[in-house]
Amino acid sequence: MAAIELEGVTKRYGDVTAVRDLDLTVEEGEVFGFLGPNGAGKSTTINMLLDFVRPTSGTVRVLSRDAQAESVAVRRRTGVLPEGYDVYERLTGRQHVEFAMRSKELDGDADAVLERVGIADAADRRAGGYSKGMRQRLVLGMALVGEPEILILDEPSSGLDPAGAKEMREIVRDEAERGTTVFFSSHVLGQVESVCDRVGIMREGELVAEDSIEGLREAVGGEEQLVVTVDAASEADLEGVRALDGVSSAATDGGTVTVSCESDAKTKVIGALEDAGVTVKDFSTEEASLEDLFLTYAGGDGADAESGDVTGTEVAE
Ligand SMILES: Nc1ncnc2c1ncn2[C@@H]1O[C@H](COP(=O)(O)OP(=O)(O)OP(=O)(O)O)[C@@H](O)[C@H]1O
Repeated sequence: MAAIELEGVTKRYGDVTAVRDLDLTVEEGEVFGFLGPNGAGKSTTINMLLDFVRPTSGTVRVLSRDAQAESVAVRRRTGVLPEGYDVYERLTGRQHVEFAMRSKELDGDADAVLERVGIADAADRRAGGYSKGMRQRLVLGMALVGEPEILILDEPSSGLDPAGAKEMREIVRDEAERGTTVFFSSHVLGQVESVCDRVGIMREGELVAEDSIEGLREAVGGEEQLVVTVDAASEADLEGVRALDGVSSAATDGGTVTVSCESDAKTKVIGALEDAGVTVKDFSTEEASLEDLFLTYAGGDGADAESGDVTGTEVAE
């Protein structure tokens, strides 16, 4: 059964289309990595699952319920770790979990929750004195209150050191093994790679790739990455390149054009750029890795600005 279903979902804020005609299904028990650079539409999508934001058009269903009409029932069965959520400095860890239990109108064992996220020893300490990693664990613990069927984590590893990010992934894995569906947003591929069954890559409000990690690897397998140094290339200059047989994607940051293509398409790519009036200064090829694929799909300025993070090397195991 599908845990999350979006059909033809668009969200506009005035002139900005944050999400455009999104179709996405996440099956029960799946760990789904929702990737994309800043501004790609990830948080807007998450907010629509929880009815914090209403779609301009399209339908959103969570656990077979309409996310708008049955939002209370959806939220009861969903645990959320919102992006950038911080703790109450003066409350202890246990008080935080008790607060989460009260707000879900549940009784339960707060210490057991703290045990599950590995901070039981700090239950009586004020959260103001917690490290960043402990705070993130605490917020995750609050999300786990009531044994949610779906766990929605918006950038759960942001600000964590490599060890903390690794522990976060282990907790996600443990939850998945209990049968929980996990929807995990990140702009760092390295963080989702080891935990996700499948990933979706958003770019400028659209889902530009959706596959298992193996599927993405296979998709890259037969292709090469062509990196072309140019005088100047705009998105419009890439139209001819994208139309070529054997080219799966192309991106530009102005001075460099990155193209994923079959090996024998390389000469045609250079030709198409020259036909568009672009001066080619140099080019090199490399076999595309999963990271390259992500960058190519996620493309644009956002990914370039984040490229240090996107490689995810800081969390490599
Ligand atoms: N309340 C709002 N009003 C106007 N524009 C908004 C609003 N919320 C989001 N946007 C715009 O919608 C687009 C998508 O934003 P969103 O926050 O969903 O992206 P994101 O992928 O979650 O990015 P990040 O990784 O930075 O959180 C952006 O252009 C953003 O500026």
